[in-house]
Amino acid sequence: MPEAVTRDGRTPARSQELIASLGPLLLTWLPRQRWFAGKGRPVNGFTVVSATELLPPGAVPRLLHVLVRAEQSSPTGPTADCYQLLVGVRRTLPPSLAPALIGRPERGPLRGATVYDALYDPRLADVLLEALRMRARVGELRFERTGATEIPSGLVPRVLGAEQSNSSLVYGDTFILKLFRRIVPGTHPDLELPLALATEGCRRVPPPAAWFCADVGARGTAVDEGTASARREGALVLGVLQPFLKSADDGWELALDSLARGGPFTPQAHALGRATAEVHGALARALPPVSLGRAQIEALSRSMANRLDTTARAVPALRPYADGLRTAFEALGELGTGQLSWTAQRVHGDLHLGQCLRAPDGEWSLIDFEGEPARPLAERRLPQPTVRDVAGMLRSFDYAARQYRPWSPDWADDCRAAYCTGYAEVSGRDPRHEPVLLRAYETDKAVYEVLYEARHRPDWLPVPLAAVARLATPSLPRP
Ligand SMILES: Nc1ncnc2c1ncn2[C@@H]1O[C@H](COP(=O)(O)OP(=O)(O)O)[C@@H](O)[C@H]1O
Ligand SMILES: O=P(O)(O)O[C@H]1O[C@H](CO)[C@@H](O[C@H]2O[C@H](CO)[C@@H](O)[C@H](O)[C@H]2O)[C@H](O)[C@H]1O
Repeated sequence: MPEAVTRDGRTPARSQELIASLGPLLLTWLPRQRWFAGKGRPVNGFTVVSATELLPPGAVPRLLHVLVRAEQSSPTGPTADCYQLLVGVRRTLPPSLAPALIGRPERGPLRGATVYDALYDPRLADVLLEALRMRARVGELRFERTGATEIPSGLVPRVLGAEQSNSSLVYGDTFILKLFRRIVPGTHPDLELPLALATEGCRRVPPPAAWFCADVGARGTAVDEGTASARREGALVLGVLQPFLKSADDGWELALDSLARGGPFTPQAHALGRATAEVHGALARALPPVSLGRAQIEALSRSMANRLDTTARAVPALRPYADGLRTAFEALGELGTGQLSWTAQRVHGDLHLGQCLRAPDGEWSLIDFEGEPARPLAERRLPQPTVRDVAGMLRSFDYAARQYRPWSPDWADDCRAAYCTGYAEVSGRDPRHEPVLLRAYETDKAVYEVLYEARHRPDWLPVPLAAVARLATPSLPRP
């Protein structure tokens, strides 16, 4: 098989040739992936941002690390999102790897080979763990680890079966490696915040043990604005390894279980409120809060209203509610003309029950500090009122309650109250005492969810739409 790229990653011209092999296959494979962010719009073409051979020449199978830019059209103009792929290359695939098949290139340097998603190949998944352990440098890829956690070799890898925005590998039920799929330049909050919390001694968030990055700008092959700003801001963060909480249950499953059994969830919701407040406290100590003035609150209200307008254009089912929903953002803007300042700090940014893991001793941990994946990274890293995370959790109780018939709003109401009480006990601030801010954030979250579900899980669209219908008419019982 001819080499597509050299191991030191110094042959960008040849890496572009990869597209002759991979491009036609990715056109159909990529849009089918759960983590593909550009759903519903055709892919016009691909460009390689970076390609690195992770194993020495002659290794079988081969392992290619590829950052590929998918060019698409949108109503507002062309877009180009960068995705991380780990591509295994063999002559034929064993049956156990059949589900990982990407395809058989008919042209270019990989013609005649079989290419597949390497995460499913334990031999290749092991290469990543070894690279992290050894702090390897391969071409533009830089693998780092803290000295704080020992990482043994030979841990058996498996792909996590969860519905995810990214992909995760679990090693020996000891570590979990989250591989970001859509790659954005800049400091990545899912590494930044857990590292800051670990330094602060916060035990509610699994501390990063290792991570890896691409220094894509280093060899001067900036191919787009993304790569150019990576050069300004540093590396592209590609993956983070952290301890795997193997005995923990995720909050979403626990909530559904409580609903199915008719059992209470308020003690858990109360503990979750306390845990959220503890994490907020630690974040505020690690990354000092700022004051938001009147102009910033008005800008926040405008950005929420803009997101509503964009979403209503994309999802017709939202349009009948748009005027009613806008009143929540107008009330926030008017609030800006009264009070002089609000406190804002770094927050989780996409908090919901699925991001909360409960250990057998009842203690909650929070994971996934990436923020809402669809938002620009700079926006996700802005300090915000903590009510934003609270609103995310309140929406999540509503989501859970709506999984069962008959709909049990009381279950969600009780959880909301218990969660807010727990939060207030630790933080000294009851989110219910900021109803305008809370309503604006809940409304904003429901609008986000409408777009998220329309793009990723159309069958779920009625869940946020039901909330939207009530949030648009505040005189109705709360969503
Ligand atoms: N440290 C961990 N321990 C145990 N399970 C985890 C851990 N981190 C993530 N998970 C599991 O992996 C799933 C996906 O992780 P998450 O960080 O939310 O990825 P994504 O952003 O791709 O959705 C979680 O819902 C959880 O079930
Ligand atoms: O966990 P992710 O970072 O991938 O977050 C995205 O996917 C979530 C769904 O998996 C989505 O959350 C929505 O659905 C949940 C139930 O599946 C519910 O608990 C949440 O409240 C609701 O927002 C999340 O919005 C999205 O960013």
